Order: sequence, then C-alpha cells, then structure tokens
Amino acid sequence: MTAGAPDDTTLLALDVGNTRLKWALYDAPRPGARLLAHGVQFLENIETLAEGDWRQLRAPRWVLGSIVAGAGVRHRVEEQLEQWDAQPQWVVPRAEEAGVVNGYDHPARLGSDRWVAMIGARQRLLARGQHRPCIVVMVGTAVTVEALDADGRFLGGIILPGHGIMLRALESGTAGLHVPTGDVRPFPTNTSDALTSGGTFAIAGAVQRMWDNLRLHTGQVPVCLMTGGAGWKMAPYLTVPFELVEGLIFDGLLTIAASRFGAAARFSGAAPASAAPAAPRSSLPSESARR
Ligand SMILES: Nc1ncnc2c1ncn2[C@@H]1O[C@H](COP(=O)(O)OP(=O)(O)O)[C@@H](O)[C@H]1O
Ligand SMILES: CC(C)(COP(=O)(O)O)[C@@H](O)C(=O)NCCC(=O)O
Ligand SMILES: [K+]
Repeated sequence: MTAGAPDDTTLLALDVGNTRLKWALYDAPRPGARLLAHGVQFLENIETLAEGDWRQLRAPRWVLGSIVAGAGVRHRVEEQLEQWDAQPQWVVPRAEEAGVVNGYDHPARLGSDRWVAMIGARQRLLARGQHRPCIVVMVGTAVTVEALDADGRFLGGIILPGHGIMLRALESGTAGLHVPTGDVRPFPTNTSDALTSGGTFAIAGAVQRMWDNLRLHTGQVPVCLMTGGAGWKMAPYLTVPFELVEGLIFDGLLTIAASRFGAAARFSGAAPASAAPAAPRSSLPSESARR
C-alpha cells in the first residue's frame, strides 16, 4: 500500500459507465485543477489497470467516482484501487448538491452519472455568469437528456437507447436488418443508411423535443451542453444550438470534490489560496480519451 504524502492534494476521479471506465488524476480537488494523467478502459479490461495504466501513477490522496455499471463492476474497480490507501467514495445522488436540486421522485435512484454531469453543467454556467435553463445531453451506452431550469432545479429527463443498443435491438428483432453501418442521409435509400440515420435522428429528435419542452416551461432559450463518448458522432446532426463538452462528468466530480475535500486540501498548503470554483478548463482532452 502506498500513502499519498501528507501535503498531497491529488484526486483520482472515476466515471464508470456501462461500456467504459474513464479516469483522470488532478493536482487538487477543485474545478480548474490541473489534469496530471488520464485514460480509458473498456469494462472487460478493468483487471489490467493496477498493473497497467495505474502502475506508474502517484498515489492519489482521494478517489471520487460515479458508477452506473453495477455492484460486480464496482467490486472489480475497487480491487484495482487496493494498491493505494485512499478509500474510493462513490457519488450517490442527493436531494440537493452544489447548487442543483434533484427533482427525481426518488433522488437516489437517478443515475449518478446523470447527477454528476448536471452538477458539472451547472458549475460551467455559473462560472460564465449564465443564468439560463440548460439541457444536458449524454451520449454513452444509453442516451440521457436532462432539463434544468435557470435556478438549477433538475425538472426531469429522458433515457433512450444509444446507437449500439438501437442497432442490436433491430438486428435481433428482425430477419432482414443485418447490414454494415451506413451514413446519415436526409432521405436514406438503402438499409444501412436507413438504420444509421434512424438512430441518429431518434436522438436528435429527442434532444429537440426536450429543448422545446424546457423553453416552453421556462419561457427562456435553454443552453444545451452535450457530452459522452459518442457525443462527437451526434454533433453534426443536432437541430438545437449546443456545445460539445468533453468530460462534463469530470467537471461535476471536481465540483463535488471541492465541497468534500476542499478544506483539507487548503490546509495541506499545496492548493492556491483562491480555491473557490474558477473557470473550468479541466476537461479531458477528447482525442486521447477516445480509442
Ligand atoms: N472510438 C469510438 N468510436 C466509435 N464509437 C465510440 C468510440 N468510443 C466510444 N464510442 C461510443 O460511445 C459509447 C461509449 O461511450 P461512453 O461515454 O464511454 O459510455 P458509457 O459511459 O456508457 O460507458 C459506445 O457505446 C460507443 O457507441
Ligand atoms: C441511464 C443510464 C443507464 C445511463 O448509463 P450510461 O449510458 O452512462 O452507461 C444510467 O444513468 C442509469 O443506470 N441510471 C439509473 C436509472 C435512472 O437514471 O433513472
Ligand atoms: K456515462
């Protein structure tokens, strides 16, 4: 076991989805912290982390994560973390945190990735002084589209299948839809293009609908932030104004980490005096996070 030095303020942030584990090591638990190292592994390769990507990594003082992949995967991740002293903390959605109010009927039943991404989105808007309603789109294994009003109230959101699940569902439920991936076309004239365009337009249409719902409800034009491993695939086809933001979940994890560990980090002396939330420039670089 390795212990971080007493004045260490490093945070290992984890985002464990249904397809991939994304990780990022920061020099401090606060928005705007310096990214020291980061990576991604498919869930089937989790066992390689301790002896692979994390072998040379300095021991983090804190480990904070979001996980939606289930108890079995969580256990496998925790095994890889055993080489360090830091006990991982997994975010459980609360009724309220970091300026976001959780409108879910049962707040803890909301996916932690959805909750953390909304906290990241809220932090981003506040850092820019934008008091606007916000749509948060996450394109991963599944697709989620959340609606937040200008006061940070999560009004509700939708879940739909991601590209891969849509295609697999159609393939397994029909006899004649086993075809290669096609292109997105306004008027598809072959099966491949029809399937690829259908999935893309389903997601784009769902985003447009939630954006309309939120604009009608609030009477204001929403900001739309899109994130997730397959966000770049959707970017050319959204019909509402949006920003593609890599690592919204990491922005959210840093924001939560600031309230949980920020005081301890300031006493450690390594963090700058102004540890208050600053303009977030801490997102994962997209190119290297992808594989
Ligand atoms: N390099 C890539 N090329 C194409 N699609 C990718 C790539 N990386 C990720 N994806 C898509 O993104 C999804 C996984 O994204 P990710 O955000 O890691 O999902 P999750 O958080 O659910 O694990 C996959 O289902 C796949 O459709
Ligand atoms: C909707 C999700 C499956 C998305 O998972 P992902 O695509 O990020 O792997 C996940 O957030 C989840 O399991 N949510 C719990 C149910 C809910 O949010 O209502
Ligand atoms: K995710």
